[in-house]
Amino acid sequence: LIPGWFSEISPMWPGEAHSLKVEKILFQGKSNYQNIVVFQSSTYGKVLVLDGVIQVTERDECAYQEMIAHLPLCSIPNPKKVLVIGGGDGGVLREVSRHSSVIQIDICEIDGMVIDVSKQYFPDLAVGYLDPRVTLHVGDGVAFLRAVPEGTYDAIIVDSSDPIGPAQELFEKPFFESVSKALRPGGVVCTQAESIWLHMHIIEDIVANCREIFKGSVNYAWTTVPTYPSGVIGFMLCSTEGPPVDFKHPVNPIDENGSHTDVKAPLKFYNAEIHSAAFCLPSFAKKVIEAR
Ligand SMILES: NCCCN[C@H]1CC[C@H](N)CC1
Repeated sequence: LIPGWFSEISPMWPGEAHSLKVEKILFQGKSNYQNIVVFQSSTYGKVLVLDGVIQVTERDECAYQEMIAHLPLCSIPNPKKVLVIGGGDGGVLREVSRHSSVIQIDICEIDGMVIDVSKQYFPDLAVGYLDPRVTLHVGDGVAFLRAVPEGTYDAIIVDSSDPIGPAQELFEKPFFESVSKALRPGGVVCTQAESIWLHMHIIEDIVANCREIFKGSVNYAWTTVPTYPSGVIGFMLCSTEGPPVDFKHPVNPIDENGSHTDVKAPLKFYNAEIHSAAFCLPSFAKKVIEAR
């Protein structure tokens, strides 16, 4: 390993490792769930690392947070009640709060230390917690969803880490079933769905489970995030049986300056064109994901 560099080495992406030059380690700790590191990088701002895996960097977090929030919320006409599973850094909350139709934002994050670290080192993400519509639950998203009354939410966003570690259950069938029950008819879910370059087998299983459980529509979208493995990250966009949802053509567009509310920072990444483009797949992925 090169002194002064962080390399993201993991069995989830064998034989490759993205590296970032480290200026200074700002925090190192171990919660009840994972190792947590924050470092100042030379060119990507501050970086949050959980169990050796990059979660967010200040420079490119906009791509992931904006897409995972606006792909579902811009696809239904009037989202009111939104649940975020994971997302402890607060970035997704910041994006959800741009939607003025939303009246209730629940978040269930398992690791309180991630929340505290984000509030201390990533104020531009943790700003999401300041919205008065937000209710924070620190606990296991699987248990939280089991306790939710049926049909509670218009949208559920699963902003998870990878299936190795605390987030493992968030990629399994029972969890998707509990998500479906917690959504209203025609409600939508958007989950973090790994990389088409690295994880087609995981994606194939997720898509198969989603097709069994979500009787509305099942779609895969993807975007570019330079500091995620292979430089891309995907999302499952599914809807429950009920009013049809056409994910590829946003009915509830949000324009570049996030005109819905007074959120300070304007959108840096998401727009209506990139929303639709996100669902265009390379042939090797289309073959697996759209196989009927
Ligand atoms: N809000 C934090 C983002 C979590 N998503 C990441 C996607 C890529 C993974 N390798 C690590 C988690």
